[in-house]
Amino acid sequence: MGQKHEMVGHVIVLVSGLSDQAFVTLATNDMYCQGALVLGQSLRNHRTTRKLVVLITPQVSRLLRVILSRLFDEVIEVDLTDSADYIHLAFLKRPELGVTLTKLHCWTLTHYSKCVFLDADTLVLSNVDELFARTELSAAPDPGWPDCFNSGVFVFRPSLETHGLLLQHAADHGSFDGADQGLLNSFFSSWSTADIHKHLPFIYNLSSNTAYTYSPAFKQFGSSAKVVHFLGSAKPWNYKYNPQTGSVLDQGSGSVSQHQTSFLNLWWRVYHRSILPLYERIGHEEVHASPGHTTCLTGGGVPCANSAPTADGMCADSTPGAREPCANSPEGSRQPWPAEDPLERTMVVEESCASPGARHSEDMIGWPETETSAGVMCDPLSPASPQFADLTETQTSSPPADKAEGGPREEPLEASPERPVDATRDPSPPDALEVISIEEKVKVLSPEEQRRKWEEGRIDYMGKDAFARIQEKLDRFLQ
Ligand SMILES: O=c1ccn([C@@H]2O[C@H](COP(=O)(O)OP(=O)(O)O[C@H]3O[C@H](CO)[C@@H](O)[C@H](O)[C@H]3O)[C@@H](O)[C@H]2O)c(=O)[nH]1
Ligand SMILES: [Mn+2]
Repeated sequence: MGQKHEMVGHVIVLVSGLSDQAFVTLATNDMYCQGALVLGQSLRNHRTTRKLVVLITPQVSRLLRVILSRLFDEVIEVDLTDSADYIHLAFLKRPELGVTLTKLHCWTLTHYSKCVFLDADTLVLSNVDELFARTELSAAPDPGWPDCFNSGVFVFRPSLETHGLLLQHAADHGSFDGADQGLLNSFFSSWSTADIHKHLPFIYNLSSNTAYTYSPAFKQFGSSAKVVHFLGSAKPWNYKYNPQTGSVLDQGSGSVSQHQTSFLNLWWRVYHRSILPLYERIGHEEVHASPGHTTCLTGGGVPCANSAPTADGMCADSTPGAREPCANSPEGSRQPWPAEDPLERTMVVEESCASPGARHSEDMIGWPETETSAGVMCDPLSPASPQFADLTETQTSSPPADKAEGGPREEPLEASPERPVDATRDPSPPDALEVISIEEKVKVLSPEEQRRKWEEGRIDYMGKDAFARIQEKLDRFLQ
């Protein structure tokens, strides 16, 4: 009996332990939201038992807030102007610290006892809940300078005190790389020497292009990779994807390695199968919403039926970042996750793969793959090895249906960062000629709106207002 009590007590502790831990990511604009969505979906696909939190900034559109709320337990708006004055001043003098300071907001999530931060450009390949056994600050070595950790994946303990110290450090010392990684490395400066348990294995933060520089190691260890990180300037959402071939467009430009292409394909498959349908579902709901029914977000991601959203799309009756689900939300309007989530669909269709051991494509990067009538990628060879078994082989390229039909597929496999996002396009199964690119249709601002944002200090330093973009415009003008 005593044992039973102990057991019950143990279960209670265990359950509460899970709910006060979270995976956290950040998206300051609609582009990075695409990455956050795929990341969130990949965590769901691998059945994480922890909460999912996404930090956003005011630039994120209302549509993306709604979509994020379908996948994440909390969509929390953070605003740099909330920072203490001295930080704000430092920030104004060094605009590049903007995104850096935003990432630091994760330390303010003190309703969680422990969190794992994942960059929005990471993709989870298997369950990584075991990371919560680690302590602050655990991270994997940076591939460029292994005495530094990469700040795309790290375990941390939310604490307002630590947050304050980090901001103070930013104000006093800035960052040696102008961003969060330099700052965090100089703040947690003993990482490289003090405690080997804080060194996460590289498989928890595998750069998508590392195989390029150390192929034998990739061949040896790549099959156990758990998190892939698309670090660098070319992000998955900058590519175009052909759903017929299940591949990003590759016209042999040679700038992207075989391994990288496979990771990109995997990211896009998750996007195509699970994220685009969310856009469609939300578009459908908007169309069918009864007059007067406004969908807006609370921090808990539940629509509130009876209140109008504020300008930023949040419920008027909830403060941005509020943790509580909206009280006036009717039961029936709860978000479909998890009951109608694509994950469930994938589990059903998975069974329809005829070959024994067939796996869903989102869980693997092997090839060759064939598409079944149920629309699921099955691996006819069903190799016993994990998802990367074949990454070092030559990829079997599917017949380029687009080319066969003389399609307009002559673009090289190159990122087009400035290409606007068109994630609202028709997500229904595309025909053979259709290639998907994410375009920023949802975010086309009028010149007046852009000017207003500038004047309010809401500048997208890493996005459309980045120096490189402005320079491009100047160059175009001068030409
Ligand atoms: O405009 C931006 C830029 C970045 N982020 C967020 O910040 C993260 C880091 O930016 P990212 O473009 O992913 O940087 P990396 O290419 O990964 O470059 C490295 O350098 C960055 C700056 O130090 C670190 O944050 C990264 O973890 C590190 O991998 C992103 O994943 C997002 O979560 C945004 O939300 N909006
Ligand atoms: Mn990154």
